[in-house]
Amino acid sequence: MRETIFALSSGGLPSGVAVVRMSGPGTASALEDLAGDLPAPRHATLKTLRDGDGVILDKSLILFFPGPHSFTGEDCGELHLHGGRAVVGAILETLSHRKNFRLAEAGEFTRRAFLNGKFNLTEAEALSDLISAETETQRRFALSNSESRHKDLYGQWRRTLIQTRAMIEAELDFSDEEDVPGSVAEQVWQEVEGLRDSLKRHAAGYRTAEIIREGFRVVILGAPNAGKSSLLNTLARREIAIVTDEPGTTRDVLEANLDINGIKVIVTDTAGIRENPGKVEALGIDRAISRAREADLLLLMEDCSDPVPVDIPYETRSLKVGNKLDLAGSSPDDGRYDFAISARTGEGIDSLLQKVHSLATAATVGATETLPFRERHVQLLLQAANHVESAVAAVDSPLELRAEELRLAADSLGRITGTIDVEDLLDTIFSQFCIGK
Ligand SMILES: Nc1nc2c(ncn2[C@@H]2O[C@H](COP(=O)(O)OP(=O)(O)OP(=O)(O)O)[C@@H](O)[C@H]2O)c(=O)[nH]1
Ligand SMILES: [K+]
Ligand SMILES: [Mg+2]
Repeated sequence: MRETIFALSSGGLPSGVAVVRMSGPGTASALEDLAGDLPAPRHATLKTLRDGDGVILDKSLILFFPGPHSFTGEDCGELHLHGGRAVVGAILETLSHRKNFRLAEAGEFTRRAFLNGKFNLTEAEALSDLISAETETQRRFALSNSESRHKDLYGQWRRTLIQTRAMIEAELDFSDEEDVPGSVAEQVWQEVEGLRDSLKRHAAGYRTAEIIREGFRVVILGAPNAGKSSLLNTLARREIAIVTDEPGTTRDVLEANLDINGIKVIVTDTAGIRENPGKVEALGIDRAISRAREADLLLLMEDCSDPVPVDIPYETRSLKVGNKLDLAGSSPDDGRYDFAISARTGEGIDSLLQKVHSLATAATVGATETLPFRERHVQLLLQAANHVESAVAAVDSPLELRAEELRLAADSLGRITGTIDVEDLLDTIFSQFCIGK
C-alpha cells in the first residue's frame, strides 16, 4: 500500500500559524480520527484535534482535499495549527504512529504531483525556484517558468523532429519508385539545420537565467588599502569585512548579496593584489584572480589620493573606481576613473550603484523569453543539438541512421519537461526542494 506522507509545510517555529500537510490514502481516516469527523471537501473547518487517547492536541482549522483534485492528485489534508514547537511536535508525533504514515522527504509532495501529471518537470523546478526567490526579478522569472512555456517550445521542436523522421521514413518506403521528389528531402534538411541553430541559441540563454537565479556577480579588485572592504561594507550596510589601515587585511573572498531594485547582485571583496605577498595573502590573491574570471563586472579600485594601479589580465567588463575622494581634495583627473567615490562618506556610491543596476538589468533583459534555467536543461538541449548535427552532417550515411539521430534528439528534448522517461533523474531533481514542498 502506498504510504501517506506528512510534513510541516510552513516555515520555522514558533509562528502565528503552522501548516502541517499530508498526502496519501490514509489522509481521510487520519483527519477523521484527529477531528472526530471528516470536514466537507475544501471547506476550512474549525475542529478540536485529539490523539488516540482523546487528549487534546490543538484547536485548528482543517482542510480535506480529496484526490484527484488536490495538489498531489492524491487525498490531501492540511492542519492549520497554532505555530508552537510543542503543538507541531505533538501533531507530528501522533501522525507518525499511524500505520503507513511517515515524514515526507524533501520535495516529495511535488514529486507525487509530478508523477500524477499535475505539472511537468520544468514547472516543478520553477515552483522550487519560486520558493527560493528573494528578489522581484527572481519571483517573476520563476512564475513565468511555472507556466507551460518550456513544454510548448520543446513540444513544437519535438513535433518538427518527429515529422521530419516521418518524411524520411516515407521516402525510404518509396525509395524503389522512380519519381521520389528529392527536393522534399532538401527542404527538410534545411529546416532541421535551422532547428539545430535554434537549439544552440536557446541553450546560450542559460547565462541570463543563471544571472537571474544566482545573481549578477560583481568583484572588487585592487591594491591593498584601496578601500575594497570598506566599499563592500558600505554596500551591504553592515560590517561584513574587517577594515584596518594595514595593507593585506583581507586574505579571503567575502561576499554580500544585495537586492538592487529587484535584481540579485553578489558583491565580492577580495585580497589586495600586490607583489611579494605573504604566504596566506598569496593564496588570497589567487582566489581573487579566479573570482575575477567568473565575474560579470569588475570594479577596479584605487585609492585616488595615492593610486597604485594593479595590472592583471582579464576580459570581463570592468569599471575603474577611484576611492577616498574625501582625501583627494578635488575630483581626480578627468577620465582616469569611471566613478570617483568615498566609501567613508558615501559620496558617489549612489551613482555607482545605479550603473551596476543598469548593467545587471541589461544582463537580465532576456528574462521575458523562454530560457533554460537549470544546468540539466542545457545539457539535454546540447545533446539534442548534437544529435541533430549528426543527422545533418551524415550526408553519406543511410537515411535510417539519420532518422535515428533525429529520434534521439526528440527524446533529449522530451526529457527536459519529463515527457520521456526521467525516473533516474527524479531523486536528484526533487531532493533539491525543501521539506514539506
Ligand atoms: N578617508 C578615507 N579612508 C578610507 C576610505 N575607504 C577606506 N578607507 C580607509 O582605508 C584603509 C583601508 O581600507 P580597507 O577597506 O581595509 O581597504 P582594502 O582595500 O580592503 O585593503 P586590503 O584588504 O588590505 O587589501 C582603512 O583605514 C579605511 O578606513 C575612504 O573613502 N576615505
Ligand atoms: K586594509
Ligand atoms: Mg580588505
